[in-house]
Amino acid sequence: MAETKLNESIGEEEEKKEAEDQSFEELGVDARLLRALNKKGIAKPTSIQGVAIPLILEGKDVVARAKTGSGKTLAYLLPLLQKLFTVRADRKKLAPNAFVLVPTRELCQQVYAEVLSLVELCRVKLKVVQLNSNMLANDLRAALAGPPDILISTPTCLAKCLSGGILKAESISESLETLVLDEADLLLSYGYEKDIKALTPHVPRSCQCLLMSATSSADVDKLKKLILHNPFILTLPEVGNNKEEIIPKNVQQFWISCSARDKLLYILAVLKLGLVQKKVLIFTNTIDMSFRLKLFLEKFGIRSAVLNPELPQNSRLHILEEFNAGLFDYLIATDLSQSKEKDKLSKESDAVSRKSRKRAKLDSEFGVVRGIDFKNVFTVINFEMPHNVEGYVHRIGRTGRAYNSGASVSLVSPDEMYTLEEIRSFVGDEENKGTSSIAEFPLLTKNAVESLRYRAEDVAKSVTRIAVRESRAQDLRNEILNSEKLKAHFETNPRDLDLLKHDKILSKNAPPPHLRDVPDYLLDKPTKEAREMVKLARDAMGNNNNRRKGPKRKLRKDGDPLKAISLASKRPHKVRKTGGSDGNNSSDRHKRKKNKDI
Ligand SMILES: Nc1ncnc2c1ncn2[C@@H]1O[C@H](COP(=O)(O)OP(=O)(O)OP(=O)(O)O)[C@@H](O)[C@H]1O
Repeated sequence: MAETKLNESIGEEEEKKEAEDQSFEELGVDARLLRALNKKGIAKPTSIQGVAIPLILEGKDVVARAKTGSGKTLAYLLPLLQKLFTVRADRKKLAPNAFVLVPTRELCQQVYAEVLSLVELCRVKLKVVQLNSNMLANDLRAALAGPPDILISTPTCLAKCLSGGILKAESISESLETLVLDEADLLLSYGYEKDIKALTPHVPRSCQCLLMSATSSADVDKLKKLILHNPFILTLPEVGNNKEEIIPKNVQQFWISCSARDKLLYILAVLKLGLVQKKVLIFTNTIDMSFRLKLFLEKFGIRSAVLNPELPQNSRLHILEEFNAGLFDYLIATDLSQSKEKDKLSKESDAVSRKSRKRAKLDSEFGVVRGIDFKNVFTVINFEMPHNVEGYVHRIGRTGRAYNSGASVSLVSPDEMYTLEEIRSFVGDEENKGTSSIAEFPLLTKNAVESLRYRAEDVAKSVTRIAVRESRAQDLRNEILNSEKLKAHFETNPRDLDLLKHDKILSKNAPPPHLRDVPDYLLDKPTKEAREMVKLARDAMGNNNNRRKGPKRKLRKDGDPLKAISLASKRPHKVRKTGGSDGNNSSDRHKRKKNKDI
């Protein structure tokens, strides 16, 4: 596969402005899609959309690498749909015309929901299906009957359809027009190589292949070589060598130093004193820790839901939908991506399910950190630090998405200092000479923390290992029951979000009323001021009551009190795009128009 990279040095600011100034219309997006975007409150393209959409519309193979939350999904979905809107007499329809392959079921659901909403808003007739590995052969067959126009699946499920004869290899070769590998850097690390290799011989040469990724890695290169023909490589610098830009620049990053034992106390102070904006996504490294935190917080009247791979898929999807719809403000997500617990649990649950078939199996296609678009999350809290820089980048990438702003707060124990240092040196703190891009959290005073210590330690003692184990089992039982109800319910009411609540109290005893509010005498003056400031900002952002806000709601960036205080460095925003193609392709309208290669 020939691939040429062109790298033209043009004024970066000028380039950025140009990409940002273009409208979707100027990019060549269809009028129906323009209306749909308008209804979704999406006004102008992000940088990656600005460069990718015209190329994809021209039928080019594209590898797009851009930071988390930069709008890669619409960058490929808009041209993909536009292509399918065009009625073609020679179009073969023996199998779906477009495949979108993603690494997790959560992402399947997310992309599926996005496509459905666009298709509905455009009022076009396109059949879209998503498949998952739990579906029985008959259900898979029924879903693929027709066949649909767009298929969204994990590679494993697609491979299963191929090997089971549910999808015929010849039909794919005849009909496949577009293949998208989303979150491409994850597909191989999730162990899908064999499944992808099973598909590639049947992908016709004429098929347009698109590869979307947040990071560049050897895996992405491997996939590129496996599937793409002479692709255009679009790289926004944040995923290239420029370390400073890898974190979305609209995320303010903070850290708090505390002992591992005091973490419950500190998170209580941050949340209960209202020092961060909602909604809040909290990451832990183990399922037990998630439940410990949930039980602890609920004693103080802070209700949260736990999202973990042990839960049935329907429940996980429902939790995500409810959180995205603003039905609760605190979500505790167990990020097992780098944890030894994942392997241990997989083995355990395999063994248990072989024996009794009672316990839910840990889902290997689960992933909360990568790709999931948690809507309107303002604050990400690392209750426990991820084990490496990549984990950090992807966790905090769950806020500050597209044109929104956000903040992250990491609770760092002495044992985790090494990781923090690694992250800081990666994001360029050293070069910033003191104006650290991960600043100490400025709103929490020692006095404020100490005023809560007695209560926090008392409650923490009551959250015993047995209580955690019981609540975890209880939650699982509830969710397995819920899951069946949800399955039936979703089939008839796909948009109804009110069936079940996931932030239910799990403690055996109701939370004591006196712990719900922090008495005024416990608060020192700076804390009162900080609290008031955050509250004012929340009001200004219209974020005080965010229940059931529609997609048009936008957070105002200037309302963030941490912005005023933070020392976070101003990193220059650069858009370096590297184009790879034959380079001599005179039909490249987009290139000509801008008098440069992309
Ligand atoms: N042009 C735009 N203007 C405003 N919001 C947008 C725009 N494009 C996409 N978004 C929104 O930005 C959010 C992030 O988009 P998306 O999930 O596609 O990011 P991503 O680049 O795929 O991130 P990740 O790498 O984490 O998967 C979504 O909620 C999406 O609706």
